[in-house]
Amino acid sequence: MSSELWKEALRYFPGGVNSPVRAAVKPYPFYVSYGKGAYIYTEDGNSLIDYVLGYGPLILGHANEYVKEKVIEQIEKGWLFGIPSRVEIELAKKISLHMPSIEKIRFVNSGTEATMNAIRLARGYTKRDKILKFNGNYHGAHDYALVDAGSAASEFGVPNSEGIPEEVLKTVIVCEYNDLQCVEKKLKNEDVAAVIVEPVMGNMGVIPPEKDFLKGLREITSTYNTLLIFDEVITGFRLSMGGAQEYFGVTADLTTLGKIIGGGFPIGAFGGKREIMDMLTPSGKVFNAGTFNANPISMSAGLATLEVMERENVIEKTTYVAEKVTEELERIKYPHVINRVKNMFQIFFGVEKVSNATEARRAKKEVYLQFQINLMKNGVYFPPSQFESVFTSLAHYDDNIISDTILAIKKSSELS
Ligand SMILES: Cc1ncc(COP(=O)(O)O)c(C=O)c1O
Ligand SMILES: N[C@H](C=O)CCC(=O)O
Repeated sequence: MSSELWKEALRYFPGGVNSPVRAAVKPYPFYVSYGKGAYIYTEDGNSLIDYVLGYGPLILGHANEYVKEKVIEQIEKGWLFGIPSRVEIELAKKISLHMPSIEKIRFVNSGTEATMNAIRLARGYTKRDKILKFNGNYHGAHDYALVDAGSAASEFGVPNSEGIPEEVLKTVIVCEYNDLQCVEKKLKNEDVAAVIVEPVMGNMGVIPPEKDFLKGLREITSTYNTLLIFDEVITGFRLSMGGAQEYFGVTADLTTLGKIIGGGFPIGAFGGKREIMDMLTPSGKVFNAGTFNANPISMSAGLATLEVMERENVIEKTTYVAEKVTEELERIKYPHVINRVKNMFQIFFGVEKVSNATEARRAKKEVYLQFQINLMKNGVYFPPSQFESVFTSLAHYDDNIISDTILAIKKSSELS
């Protein structure tokens, strides 16, 4: 039973969990037994249509057969060598085919490592110390990212984490998302190595960039010889095969990836212009290394996922599901706004517009939570936090799953 597992977990893990957002499920986290397709099955014998999908990586749904086959094939051959293997080249080729701005890439093991290393590389390349990020953007759990951070850092009231040296904090400048004037002013007055941005914010709920925000960032950063880093850990291979860069027609100097490119296994990557990437060890003097970098299991799962995506028009199918679900959400009587970009979306109650983190924080979180709990009772799992994104997968592209979701929304919409 989940209740018993939770009691035990509280004894062994801080706050009972190993990543804070998991503790946001009320009254206590349910424990998953297994997942298949669009569904997760709990230790309590319940099934839920899953719109969290491991917080984004599972764009094909749970335990996709083709990915499973490829992972098992790799397991038969061995799972860690500390020696290069063919599959890392195949995945790199596939990524740079779809994302031509990635001329060279380094595989790491999480989105956190990807952004941490991309920032270090930008500093090494420009010989400048400062970086600029946006309020509510989440770039993982390292020191330079945990300033006005979204996701669980906002959910649990620690957008600025304790434990980060003052000297580090002085190097991180924050602007409000969609505020180009702030960026222009800061870049004019300070030597900034890089601007790092989530091209669509997926860690304060979903917040799209305003028209020309990303193009404006490109122009301003070029003017001041500052690197532009697109953190595409969520948007890469989600908004389009070429990520947000293809979708919005803006090219970054460096891109960070994670989630989908590992097909549900641990992964991160950063890549970009050859001239910048060649500053990394061993060809250059900016250090990065990792025992598990480019591990063949994550490489195989990622490659298999991208192959299915190429074959099956996954982005359009997942977008169709998101359209159908948000059409029903629009009918909810309680005042709300829905932000959706392709196959990622979120609903905010009690506000008229959400275009930055400050506006997202004004939404009625308690109403969202009530709705999320109602949905769980009716067989649908939305993120347990207002500050996460709802995702759809290929496995949701099914009339019965869509109509069951719509019915669950209808039954869950009595909100006070
Ligand atoms: C945009 C973005 N960047 C970075 C990260 C960090 O990735 P990871 O959790 O794999 O460290 C996340 C999610 O956690 C993310 O959504
Ligand atoms: N918002 C985070 C990543 O995108 C959620 C994952 C986590 O913090 O466990």
